[in-house]
Amino acid sequence: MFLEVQHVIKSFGEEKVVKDLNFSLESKQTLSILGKSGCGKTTMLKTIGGLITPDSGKILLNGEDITAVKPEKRNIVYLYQEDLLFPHLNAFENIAFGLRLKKIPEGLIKEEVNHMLQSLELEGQADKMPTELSGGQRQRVSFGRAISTNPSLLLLDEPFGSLDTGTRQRMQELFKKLTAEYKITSLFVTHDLKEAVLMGDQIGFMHDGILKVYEDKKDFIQDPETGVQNEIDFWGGLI
Ligand SMILES: Nc1ncnc2c1ncn2[C@@H]1O[C@H](COP(=O)(O)OP(=O)(O)OP(=O)(O)O)[C@@H](O)[C@H]1O
Repeated sequence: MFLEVQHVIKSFGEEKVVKDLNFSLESKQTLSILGKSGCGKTTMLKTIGGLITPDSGKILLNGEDITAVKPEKRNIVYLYQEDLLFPHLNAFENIAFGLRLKKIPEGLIKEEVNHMLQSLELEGQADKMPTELSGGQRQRVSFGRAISTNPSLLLLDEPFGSLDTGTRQRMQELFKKLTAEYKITSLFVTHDLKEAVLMGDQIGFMHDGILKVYEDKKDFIQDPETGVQNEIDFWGGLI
């Protein structure tokens, strides 16, 4: 398995927020994670990304124990809804940033970033500063910046939450296309049931600090604990 999370526990004071987190994920797969507000999803992502230290447990990435590895050394990118672009850099330079840090030759950077801009349907926007881009365009630049450096694991925390329905759908399609093209392994936290089913190769449901990962989507839908069937029945009843 590419990612293995073993018995991870995290409390804040008296509050046990992540309780015995146990799951694994194969390379190039996306695990969607649903769950009510406050159930511990962000804490889980930040623990895997190294931004929060677990009280106990182990995280292995590609066979290596990364539990004590600093976040900047994990090659994991955490992307969230209001992710900020560098305000003083245009779209091109925001995407190029990570590649420049890696000291990649200029010609190759140009090639990579232009290809990325094209994949993200951002041709013609390269020279715009973040304030000159729409919310959806900014989100696409963030996404480009996140994957251009070829991270081992992408952690997405409700990434499309602030976008209107149409833009959100386009982003979902782009995400599917790009994760396949760039061979991305990701955890995708969302509040949107349809988005979770659409984006995930597997689905997890978090409840009160416990994550349950379903073998296939049908098992997830049929589990009365998730309340998904009720939601489907409700919407079905309206159509
Ligand atoms: N740094 C912190 N210090 C203390 N408590 C925290 C901290 N971070 C999170 N918590 C608490 O942990 C619980 C889980 O928070 P978390 O952000 O992981 O939930 P979530 O499932 O991502 O919620 P949402 O869907 O609303 O983003 C909450 O009760 C929150 O108040």
